[in-house]
Parts: sequence; structure tokens; C-alpha cells
Amino acid sequence: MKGILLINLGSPDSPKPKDVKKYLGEFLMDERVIDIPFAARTALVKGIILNTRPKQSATAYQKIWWDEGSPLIVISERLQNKIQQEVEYPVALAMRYGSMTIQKGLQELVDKGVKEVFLMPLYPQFAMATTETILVLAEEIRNAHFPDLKISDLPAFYNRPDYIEVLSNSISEHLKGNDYEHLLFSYHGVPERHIRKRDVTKSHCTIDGSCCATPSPAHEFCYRHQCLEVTRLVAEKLQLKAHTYSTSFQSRLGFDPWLKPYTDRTIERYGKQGIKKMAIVTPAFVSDCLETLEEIAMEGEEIFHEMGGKEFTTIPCLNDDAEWVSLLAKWINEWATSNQFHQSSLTSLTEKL
Ligand SMILES: C=CC1=C(C)c2cc3[nH]c(cc4nc(cc5[nH]c(cc1n2)c(C)c5CCC(=O)O)C(CCC(=O)O)=C4C)c(C)c3C=C
Ligand SMILES: [Fe+2]
Ligand SMILES: [Fe+2]
Repeated sequence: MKGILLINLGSPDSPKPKDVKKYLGEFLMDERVIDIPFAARTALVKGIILNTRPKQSATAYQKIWWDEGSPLIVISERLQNKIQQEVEYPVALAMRYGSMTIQKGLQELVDKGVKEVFLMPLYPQFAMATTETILVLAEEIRNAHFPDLKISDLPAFYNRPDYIEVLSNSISEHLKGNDYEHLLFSYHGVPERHIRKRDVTKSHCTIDGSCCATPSPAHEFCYRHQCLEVTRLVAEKLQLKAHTYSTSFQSRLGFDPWLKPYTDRTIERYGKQGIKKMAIVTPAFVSDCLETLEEIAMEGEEIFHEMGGKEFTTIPCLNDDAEWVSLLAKWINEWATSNQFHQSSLTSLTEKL
């Protein structure tokens, strides 16, 4: 029997500092998130970050928390339930960090008699800190607990025409009748170093040059290229005029250089330049979460208003949008009935690196 495991990032169990600290400890001790040697990572995360950040992050989580729980988890559960209504295979949900572990998700499927799993990391773009860490952990769990289970995975889907169509439709629907002057595509950032490390050609990536616009096998695992492509493809589909849209990267942490331009500074700049009405979309996230509901919809709006901006429209993520649900159901059926998606992305990465 076949089964599906949807995987998202995860959230703390509650917005209390102690739960946020536990969650951040697991998240930031992941060697694919803070990718420095173990002793240095422990000193940085446990010695510095976990002494200050949990309180600050807990305050942010409290602002966006819903009665039913973390928006990211609640939205992912709604998505799971809606997909379940459209496919005949059991659909489970897990998170990379926190209590809803990948092991529990796989166990739930195995208990239902599943022998073949389609892992669906809910990230349009590949990143070491998202898709890769999910695939590595799932493989470790399989080897340790479910050696007979067959697992294949959905690769980054950033440039699939059906995804671009669903995303573009959602954007145009939310901007109907809106006379915005500028549309900003804001993606979660990563340290520049992460991009260089996953350049499978070892020589393509120049980060701030035009490498991402020059065709290369490196782009199969280049987060920056994949973000820029989403902007380009959506702009093409929606026939956006040049200079009325741009790309930026949000949520940087620490002092290393992260992908630029930074979203907060970009919003500030547009406000200062006299733009009065801007809209913002966040296509690295498929579910609204702390980074969209607080950092963009609250902090971003505040920056814009402080700089003289008037109208700031935040476009929701795809969440449990009907077209998005149908698209995921379509990919599931393609996996189940054809040979599509049967090559593991992790095998492809390790072979090429
Ligand atoms: C697009 C997906 C994401 C990438 C890439 C990513 C990289 C990344 N993130 C951090 C540090 C933090 N991220 C935090 C929250 C957070 N990150 C993502 C997604 C990506 N992260 C999501 C969906 C969320 C929200 C989770 C929720 O519960 O709603 C946080 C926690 C919040 C905070 O304290 O600000 C941290 C920390 C790093 C270091 C990184 C790449 C190296
Ligand atoms: Fe993050
Ligand atoms: Fe690139």
C-alpha cells in the first residue's frame, strides 16, 4: 500500500519562552541550519542564542498564535485534511522540528499498512536548511526503524508550470482591484555560505553576480536561483511591468552575510522613495507562519508606514487554497501511477556533490 507524508518546518508547542527555547534548541543545533563545527555550534546556540532569543521570539509568537495553536501547524493540518479528501492513499503530516516528528508520521503510515511512502517537503525551493535536512533525517529514521519501507520524495517544485500557475492565480486574486505601485517578492534568506556549499559544480556560484541567471547544473540545488526563478516566472505569467516588482530576502539571523537585498531595508527604501502603496508576497513559504504574519504583516507594515508609506498589502501564502490542494493531489496521483518522482533528490545531491 502507498502513503503520503507531508512535511513542514514545525513550531514550538506553545508560545511560552520555555517551549520556544526547546524548539529553537533543536532547530538551531541542526548542522544543516547552523553549519559550523559541533563545538562552535553548541557554544553559539546554547551559550549565546538560547539565552536571549527565546524570550524575544516568544513575544513574537504570542502576537500571531491562534486559539487552535500555531498558525503553521493548524494550516498544515487543514491542508492535510483537504488533500485526504482528494486522494485514496493515507495522508500523514509531520514537522522537521518539534513534537510532530517524522518518525511518528512514518509510524502512523506503517501502522496503516503502508509499504511505500511519498515524502512531500512543503518547500518550493531546495535549501540545505529545509528540504535537505528533511531528506537526511527521513533516511536515517528509515534505516533505523523501517528498513523495508520504500521512500521517494517530491523535489523542489519552484519552476513547475502548474505550481507557477496556482501561485500566480492566488496573487492576482488577492490583488484584484488593488492599485499597488510595487509588488515585493520576499523569500526567507539563508547565509550566502549555504549557497556556495551546495554549488555542485564548485565554480558556478558568485552569489551577487549574474550566476543565477546563467543556466547551470548548479541550479538544481541553488536556493537563490530557485527564488529568483519564481519571481521571474510569476512576473511573466502575470505580465508585470519592469520596475513594478522586485525580490528580497528576509529573516536573517546572526552577523554572517545572508542573501541580499534584505527585505526590511528594501521596504524602508521604497517608503523613503515615495512609494505609497506596496504589496508583498512570500513564496518560500506555503503556509503562513511567524515569518509572514509577524515579520512581514506586522513589522514590515510598521517600517513602511514609518517611512511615509500608506497602504501595505500582505498576500497570504497558498495555505489550504483549493487550487493548491488539487495540485498537490495531482502530484500524489502522478507519483502513485507513474514513474515520476521515483529518483531520490538526496541521491542526486550526494552523487553530484
Ligand atoms: C523557506 C524556508 C526556510 C528557510 C530556507 C529557513 C532557513 C533558516 N531559518 C533560520 C532561523 C529561524 N527560522 C525561524 C522560523 C521559520 N523559518 C521558516 C522557514 C525557513 N527557514 C519558517 C516557516 C519559520 C516559522 C516557524 C513558525 O513556527 O511559524 C526561526 C524561529 C523564529 C525566530 O526566532 O525568529 C529561526 C530562529 C536559519 C538560521 C535558517 C538558515 C540557515
Ligand atoms: Fe527560518
Ligand atoms: Fe546561482
